[in-house]
Amino acid sequence: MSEILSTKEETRDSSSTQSKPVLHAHNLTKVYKTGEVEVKALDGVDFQVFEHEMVVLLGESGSGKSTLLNILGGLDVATSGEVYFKDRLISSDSKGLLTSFRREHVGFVFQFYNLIPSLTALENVALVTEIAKNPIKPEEALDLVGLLPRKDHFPGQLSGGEQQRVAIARAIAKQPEILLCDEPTGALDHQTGILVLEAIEQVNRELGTATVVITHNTSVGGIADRVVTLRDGKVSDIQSNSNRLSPSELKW
Ligand SMILES: Nc1ncnc2c1ncn2[C@@H]1O[C@H](COP(=O)(O)OP(=O)(O)OP(=O)(O)O)[C@@H](O)[C@H]1O
Repeated sequence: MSEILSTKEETRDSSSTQSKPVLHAHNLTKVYKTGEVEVKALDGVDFQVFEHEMVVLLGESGSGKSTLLNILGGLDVATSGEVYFKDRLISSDSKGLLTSFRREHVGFVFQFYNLIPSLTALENVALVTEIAKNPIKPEEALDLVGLLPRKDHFPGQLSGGEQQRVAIARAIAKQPEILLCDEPTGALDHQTGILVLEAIEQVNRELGTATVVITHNTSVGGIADRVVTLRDGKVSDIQSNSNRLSPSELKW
């Protein structure tokens, strides 16, 4: 571990008891209406993410994973049901309040990295830290994902996996309480995907950020504290792992 990080180690013990939910969704439904057609994307979902926890969200295409993640992160609103951030009900918040919630408390990582091509890796991360209330240094964020040596490189000079690691650094630099990752390895080959999962795992361990990772790949469930499976808009299964595997131990 780097010297930069070791100073904060004591306050970020990922072995702390996982007792309090950071996010809690109760009886969520989401119905999309397009003309005459209604799609029930979520159908009575209860879902919790606890402090420091790593949750992997599995399910077939169309089972409602992205819909759930977007509602949890305040990018979308449910048709009915409640979402709490800690003790605060956020599901009835105005658009403006949801925007503040996202800005202050949620880091997002998507399948595609959406970095600004004309800015270096460091500048892409600094864009966030300049406006955040309690950020870590952009250098520290890049160090966490193993990319400090590439800080002056532009996205076009980085591989897909490296760009995704910059996107992870950007997402966590403001020290969000929750990191939501929608298919973060979806565009990457196996070996690169492992490196990206290692970066996410490192963030979860070092910063203690409660993390949800959507994937199609059931093997990835091995890195989680809990694996939640959705089917037809409902939670069909929840498994707890007594031991988390490191991403390099995953086989698929
Ligand atoms: N904006 C929308 N308008 C209409 N239907 C939608 C919309 N977004 C999602 N849906 C539908 O809601 C259901 C759940 O979609 P969602 O994207 O949450 O699934 P998913 O599990 O994330 O799928 P994938 O793994 O393919 O990304 C699907 O039937 C989808 O077609």
